Amino acid sequence: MKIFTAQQIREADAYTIANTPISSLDLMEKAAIACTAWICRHYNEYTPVYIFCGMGNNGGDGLAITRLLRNRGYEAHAYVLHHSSTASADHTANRQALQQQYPGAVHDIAENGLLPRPDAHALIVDAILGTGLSRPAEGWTANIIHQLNDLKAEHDIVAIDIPSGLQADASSVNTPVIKADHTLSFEFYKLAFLLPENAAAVGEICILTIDLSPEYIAQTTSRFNITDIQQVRGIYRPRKAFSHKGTFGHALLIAGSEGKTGAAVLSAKACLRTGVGLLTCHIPKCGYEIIQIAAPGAMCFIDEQKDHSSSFHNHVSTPEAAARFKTIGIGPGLGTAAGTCWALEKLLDHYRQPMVLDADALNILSSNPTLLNKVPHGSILTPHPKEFERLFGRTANDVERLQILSGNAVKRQLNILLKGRYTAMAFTDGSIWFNTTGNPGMATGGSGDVLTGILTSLLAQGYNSRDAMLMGVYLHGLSGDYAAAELSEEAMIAEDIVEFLGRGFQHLRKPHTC
Ligand SMILES: NC(=O)C1=CN([C@@H]2O[C@H](COP(=O)(O)OP(=O)(O)OC[C@H]3O[C@@H](n4cnc5c(N)ncnc54)[C@H](O)[C@@H]3O)[C@@H](O)[C@H]2O)[C@@H](O)CC1
Ligand SMILES: Nc1ncnc2c1ncn2[C@@H]1O[C@H](COP(=O)(O)OP(=O)(O)O)[C@@H](O)[C@H]1O
Ligand SMILES: [K+]
Repeated sequence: MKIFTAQQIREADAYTIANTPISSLDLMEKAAIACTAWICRHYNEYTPVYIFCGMGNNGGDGLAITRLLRNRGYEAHAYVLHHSSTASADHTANRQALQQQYPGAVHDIAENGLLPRPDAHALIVDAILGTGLSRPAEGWTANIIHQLNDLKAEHDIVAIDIPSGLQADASSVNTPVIKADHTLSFEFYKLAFLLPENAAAVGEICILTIDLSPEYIAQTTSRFNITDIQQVRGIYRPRKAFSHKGTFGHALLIAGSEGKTGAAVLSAKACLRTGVGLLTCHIPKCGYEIIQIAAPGAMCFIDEQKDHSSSFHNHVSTPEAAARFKTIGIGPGLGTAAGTCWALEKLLDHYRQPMVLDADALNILSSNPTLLNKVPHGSILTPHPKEFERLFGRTANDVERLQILSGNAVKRQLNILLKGRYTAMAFTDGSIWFNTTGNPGMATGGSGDVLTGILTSLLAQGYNSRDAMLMGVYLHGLSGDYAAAELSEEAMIAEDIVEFLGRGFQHLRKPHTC
């Protein structure tokens, strides 16, 4: 799914109006019908509804919603805030329609006027500013936003299209923004919805369809996108009947140190459950028995050190030796002992295939930045926000962080995923894809180690780095969602993500026909 900028959304609206039989006013009516239906599903007709409308088309949506709610028996009132001297044409048309049908439902609030005090249990609808926001809200408009946010403890706030004051494509840090419980948006996610810094403003997101031109959507390119099930099903390759373990690659997993053998176990189990043909783990002496018992399907190299690894580079010291492994996953629980840092440098001197670097492998790269230049092109880096900051520095806001993310992916020809609620995956062509599967139950130690195992397994099976990332991150979140559905977000642990990988794969398989 594409993420369009505010400008592209305006173009999509205009294209739809110009190239299909639908008028601008009809499009607004469709949007209002969809919002009204959502409100009616979530709040009964005894809920008083206060709809705050701006002077543009977002306010027009609000006026149309007021009329449609009244048609359904709701006590809905539109409060028109005169923050600008002129109203848009569709705003005016909807105001007239509402006034004609329900004369007492429209209330004007002149600039600097006072807001009504909503009845107890009233729902507040924010239709003040939409994607036409031209600058951060200030003065009276900012004041209204603050006043409505002060009512949040007692009232639900539903934002239409985008919380007022929130910029769709830029950072809104330290600017006045409505803090909605729900955002009902049209056709597309906006970039702002996916940024952690806007979590308190956006609340739960619901994307409503208003049938914008599929032609415009297909022919317009976007830098930001969201992965979806159809795309992942297209990437997924079912196993062929005559395949054997050699078909699915041999992966080398370098992980674990004293006290962190569990990270290696989780990663190894995930790698096996994702379908790798053969897996060999390199592990310090202290972890040997643990991993052999926990993951009997994996082979093992034992390091000469007891508590950390420092000789794993020997497995790839000649081209013939390196060729045994289709890929390498390195980092979970690895530690940053001097010998480990040294061995990672040696490994990067010899291994030239795309590989997966996570956790302590990334921390080692952060403290030796020149090593980053040695990482094979096309490799996958999987930092969480703290590891990202160590690698690429602090940023002022989430939009700047995305720029740094994609800038480094292009400059270094690496695929970098920044973990989070909506993991952002930056590819070497500068595009960024967001993943929407997953849940807060995955905020538990070891979830990232599982992801490293999944990605390593997919690379070993011959998926290219881009496909491995898109499919692997989706599958990781999906398996986490199955685990949460079965066990609850609280009770699920990282191992459960591994256990539910099977359910994730079943969901990816297209229906079987004979
Ligand atoms: N046909 C269409 O174009 C459709 C538009 N829709 C709605 O239209 C909205 C966009 O409408 P508009 O382009 O009219 O824009 P908005 O309604 O977002 O706002 C424009 C108005 O706000 C003023 N304004 C902008 N920034 C301000 C600020 N910081 N402080 C105070 N006033 C400010 C402008 O001067 C103008 O009067 C969407 O968000 C969506 O809600 C929907 O009805 C779907 C169809
Ligand atoms: N609230 C959330 N919603 C969706 N996914 C989440 C959430 N919290 C964590 N995750 C996912 O769980 C994983 C956590 O990784 P990481 O922080 O590296 O864990 P660890 O280092 O403990 O293995 C990431 O893939 C992240 O996207
Ligand atoms: K709004």
